[in-house]
This record gives sequence, structure tokens and C-alpha cells, in this order.
Amino acid sequence: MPRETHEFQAETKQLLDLMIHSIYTNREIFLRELVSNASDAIDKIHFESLTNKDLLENDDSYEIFLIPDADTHTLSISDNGIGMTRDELIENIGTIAKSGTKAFLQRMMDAKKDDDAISGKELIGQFGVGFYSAFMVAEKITVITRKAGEKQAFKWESAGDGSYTIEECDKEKRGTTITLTLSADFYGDKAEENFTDTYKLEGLIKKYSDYVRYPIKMNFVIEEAPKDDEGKDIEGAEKIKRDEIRTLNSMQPLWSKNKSDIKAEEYNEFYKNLFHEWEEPMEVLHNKAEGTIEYTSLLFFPAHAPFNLYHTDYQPGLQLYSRHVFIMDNCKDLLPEYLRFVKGLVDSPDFSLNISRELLQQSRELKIIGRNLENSILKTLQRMLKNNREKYEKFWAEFGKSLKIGVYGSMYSGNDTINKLKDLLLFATSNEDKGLASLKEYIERMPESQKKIYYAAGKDRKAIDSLPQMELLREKNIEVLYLLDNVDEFAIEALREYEGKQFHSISRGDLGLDDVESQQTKKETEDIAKNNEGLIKDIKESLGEKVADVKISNRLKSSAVCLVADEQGPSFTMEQAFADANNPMFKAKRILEINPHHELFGRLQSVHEQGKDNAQFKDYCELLYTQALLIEGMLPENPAEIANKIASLMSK
Ligand SMILES: Nc1ncnc2c1ncn2[C@@H]1O[C@H](COP(=O)(O)OP(=O)(O)OP(=O)(O)O)[C@@H](O)[C@H]1O
Repeated sequence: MPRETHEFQAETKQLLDLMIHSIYTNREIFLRELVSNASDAIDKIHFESLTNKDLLENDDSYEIFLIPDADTHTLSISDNGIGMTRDELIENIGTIAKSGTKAFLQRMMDAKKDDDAISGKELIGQFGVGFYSAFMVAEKITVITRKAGEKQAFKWESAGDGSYTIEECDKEKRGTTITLTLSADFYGDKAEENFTDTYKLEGLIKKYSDYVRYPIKMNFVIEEAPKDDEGKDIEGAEKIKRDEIRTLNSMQPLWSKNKSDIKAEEYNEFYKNLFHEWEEPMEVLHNKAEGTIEYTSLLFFPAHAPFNLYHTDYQPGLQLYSRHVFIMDNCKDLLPEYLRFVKGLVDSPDFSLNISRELLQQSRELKIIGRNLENSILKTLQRMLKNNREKYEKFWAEFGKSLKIGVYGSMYSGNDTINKLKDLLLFATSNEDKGLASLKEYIERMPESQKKIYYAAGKDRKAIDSLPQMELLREKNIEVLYLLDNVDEFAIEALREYEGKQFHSISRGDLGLDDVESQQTKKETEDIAKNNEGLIKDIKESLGEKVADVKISNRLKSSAVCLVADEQGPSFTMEQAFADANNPMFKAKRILEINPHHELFGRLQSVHEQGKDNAQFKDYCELLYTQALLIEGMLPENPAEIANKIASLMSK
């Protein structure tokens, strides 16, 4: 195959450009990225070799080699991992598939446009861009790789200038060697950071990659004075050089050490290293369990929710080890779905080394460990909520959605997730000064006469504040939960009640207030309804299919109309959420409520006196309904017709 030149995908070009003109000062992290990739590649061959030993080609001494060369000012990172085929080279290195990286670029562009204060430096810190980070220090990168089990090796090369070349080449050992031809600032004694200096490299490996579970080796050239027969240095004699291969990383798994001997930075570095994260974790949970089942777990809550946390390309799950030996990544069977954001590992001598995923699912040990981990995470969260509200609210902002989805999901799975999670939920409320409220806090603040927990859903505070349905509750000083996230209302539906108090949407059904005043208003409203039976019936008839019912309202104060949904069916926001999910079948039943104390009601009565079939009455009905729709943030089906009706009414 002749040498081929390929263009980088447009997004890759942008990324390369950013890397080359990098604003990121912490350039040394490129080494951690390349070493992590090498370690991942070894994990892969190890895993594959469990079912296909031939792939190893009799070489199972996994290792990563660093080869600095001051003369050619290159640094190579070599591994005997899985390697890449030609297609994989193009797929993995020439294109950006990761949604995180795409999101990174988007944010970068947005930041540029808005002249945003978020600097590129911080952004790189949040995302991480793997292989490409090497272009921060290299003017050219050469990848030579041979996939395990294949004969042909390939050479990939790029100067980061928009294109790369691929050609066939020879490589005796399987795996990948990445050679960086260092840019002028990064080699030589005068350079501020000299990445051909063995001692500098040793320091970086200790700092970032000490726990990598395969040996990271490097050749040191040792200069020593020759020794005499008694083993003493011969003075004045010319020094002798000899090579010594050293393993740079301790490989001692952090989790096997005593908790009290581990510093916070060690946990942080370990986490960043193992999970390719760039930020310190929000929380670390390190537990050793002894007893019927023995295991050690080291779990982390990331600082931020990943962009794809709720997408199918997100890989939840923990790493499994048995006596420090890696078994598998992304084991989903340990933690419930609502904890999909938790990263970490479990090491247990009770796991068998080459257990299949299918068998694992049935493992009794795994179930018990999973339950223990879930409990310990829930306890941590309960403690955080009680003792460190600020931190908990940060957690909630990142991962609250997961817990709410968990509550919603329990509607189908029928387990006791609700009981586990209900006290951990936080909601915004109409009482803005008090910040977010747990359901317990809300209940504690409820006046005795209030029997239900009221909630309203909307896209933001302002939208809910301006709902006509809020008027009465505001006047009565009744606190309302503000459901601002799509999933909130679904979670509330699943909860049904909290400590014996039912949830009640302010936009659905009767409010059910039973203080003396409300009882009185209710009676009044019933009387008005009775006296206007004919009018109500005719409005309903005129609106036809559009509404399920028309009612005289006892909840409106200053607004003329509002639309409420039927108590049984979905609400308007749920209808919207269903529609967004391509499920337009679920429609809320619309009930038009009319304020009998509004001036317009009198007008309506007099127009109605001219008969239910007169055109003006029909227009009034239509416009009242449209108003109510608009207040709910919904558009009428026939906006042009409505506009004409308004215009003709205004000109009268
Ligand atoms: N040494 C290697 N051996 C085999 N494959 C590699 C090696 N280095 C990189 N790759 C492949 O190239 C892909 C892209 O690497 P890159 O570092 O850009 O991203 P990543 O490792 O997937 O993610 P990140 O490092 O940001 O977590 C990897 O997923 C892997 O498939």
C-alpha cells in the first residue's frame, strides 16, 4: 500500500489548532494521557486474551516503555497493548467521536464569540482531550502500531497541520509506539521543560501515573567511577556509563493502602489518572469490608456531570478487580441505574478472574456487595445533606436529575427506591428566600390547615410566578414547589405522597383547600355556576373538542381565565415532555376555568344573551380559550385566524 494522505475531520482540525496554539499551561499532562491510553490498550489485550490466548504471541509481560532521545529530540511511549488496525487508526486518531470533545469545541467557540470570561485553560481542564494533547509539546507525532493477531503494521504521521499520512510498515511486537518529535521549547538543557530528561520524566510518572497497573519502564544511563579490587571508586579515572532499566511507577494500588495513610491529593491524582478525568472528584468513598464477603471499594462522585450522562454512549459502571488484578471495566451490575454517575472500583478475592459478564450478573457476592455500596453512598448523601448543605446543593445541581429519574423509574421497577430517595430530593419553591427545600422542610413549614403539597411546573421561576393559578395560593401564603426540570413532575407523580400528604398540581383539578374562607368561596362559586349553567354549557359547546370541560373558577383573582388539566391525566408540561420524546399521544385534558369576578364575565353574559349562535359569542369563547392557552405557553392551532379576530374586536 502506498503512502496515503488524509485530511483530518473539520472538528479535529479545530482541536489541533487549539492544542498547537495552546493556552493551557499545564502541558506536561500529555504524558499522563499517552500513558493512560497505553494502559487501556494493555487492559484490552489482557481481556481479549482470556478467550483467545494466541493473541498474546507468547508475550504476556505487559509493559509500557518511555524512550527519550536527546539527540533526535524525540520522546517515544511504547506499549505491548492491543494495537490498532489501519481503519482503527483513522477512526480513533483522525476523527473525534467523543461527544465530550465535541461539546468542548462548542463551548470553546461560544466562549470566543461571547468574549466569555471562561478561559480556554479552564475548559481544557474540564474536558480533557486525550491523544491530541501531545500536540501541545510536539511538532510532529508518529504512531507505529500493529494490532494483536494481525501481521501488517501501520505508520501514522502528522505535523498537526490539517492532514496526516498512513503507510504500511514493519513492527515486530504487537502494540503501539507513539513518537513525539518535540517542539523547540521542550527539549535541551536550556528548555524550561525538557521532556528528554529522564529524571524529569520519572518525576512526571510518579506524579501522574504511579498507580498505573502495568510497569512503566525507562532506561537510565548511569555514570559511575570505575572501582578497584576492594570495590572503592578509582579517583581521577574516567567515568563509565552503563544502562539500567528501571520501573518508574510503584503500581501499588492506592485502595490497598490504609485510609489513614492516604492523602487527599493521592486520591485526586489516582482518580484523574484512572478515569481520564481532569477535575478533582467531589467526593471520595473508600471502604474495606471484612466478613462473609471481603472487598475493598473506592468510589468517586465526579465534580461535574458528564455531558453524555443521560445518553446511550455514556458507559456507567465500576471497575472490578480480584486481588489487585484487573477483571473488567464498566460493570453495570453493582450499582442501581440512578447512581450511574458514580465512578470507581471494587476489588474482591471473591470475584473470579475470568468470569463472564453473564455469570457475573447472577453472582450472589456481587449482589451483596452492590447493596452495601448503594447503602454506603446513600448514607454519605444523607450525611452531606444534613451537615454540609452547600456541598449537597452542588451535588444536587450536578446529579439531582439522576436521583429524580431513579424515583420515576421505581414506578415501573416497583422496588423501594422511592423510600431510599425521597428524603434526598430538593426543589425550588415559591419561597425564593429560603432556597431549595427538601420535602421534609416543606412539610415543616406548612400551616396546619394545609393538607396537600402543592406544586407547579414551568420552564423557569418567572413562568410559574405569572401563572394565574398562583394568584390564590400567593394570596393565601401557601408555599408551592416549583418544578423546573422536565423530569420533576414525573418524579412527583411516582411519589404520589410524602408523609401522608398528597401532591397536588396547582394546574390540575380542584385545589382542595379547606380553610373556612376557601369553603365559603367554593360555595359562592357553586352558586354562580348554578346561575350560569346555560352560559357554561354553551361555551363548552362552542369550544367543542378543544376542551374537556368549562368551569367557574374559585382560584383566579385578577386573571380572566386559566386552563387546568384534569386531575387524572397528564399535565401540560408532561404533555410537552411526551411530545418532545416523540410521543404526542399523551394529551392533557383541558379544562377552561373562568373568573366570575372579572369584568369580562359580565360582558360574556351580555353577549350570550343574544343567543349562543351569534358570531360574537363564538369569537369570545375562542379568544378566551386562546388566552388561557397562551398563558400556559402553548400556541393556538390557527394563530392568523385568532389575530384577525382580535383585530376586528379591537376595531369595534
Ligand atoms: N496506545 C494506544 N493503543 C491502542 N489504541 C490507542 C492508543 N492510544 C490511543 N488509542 C485509541 O485512540 C482513541 C483515542 O484516544 P484519545 O486519547 O484521543 O481518547 P480516549 O483515550 O478515548 O479518551 P480520553 O483520553 O479523553 O479519556 C482511544 O480511544 C483508543 O481507541
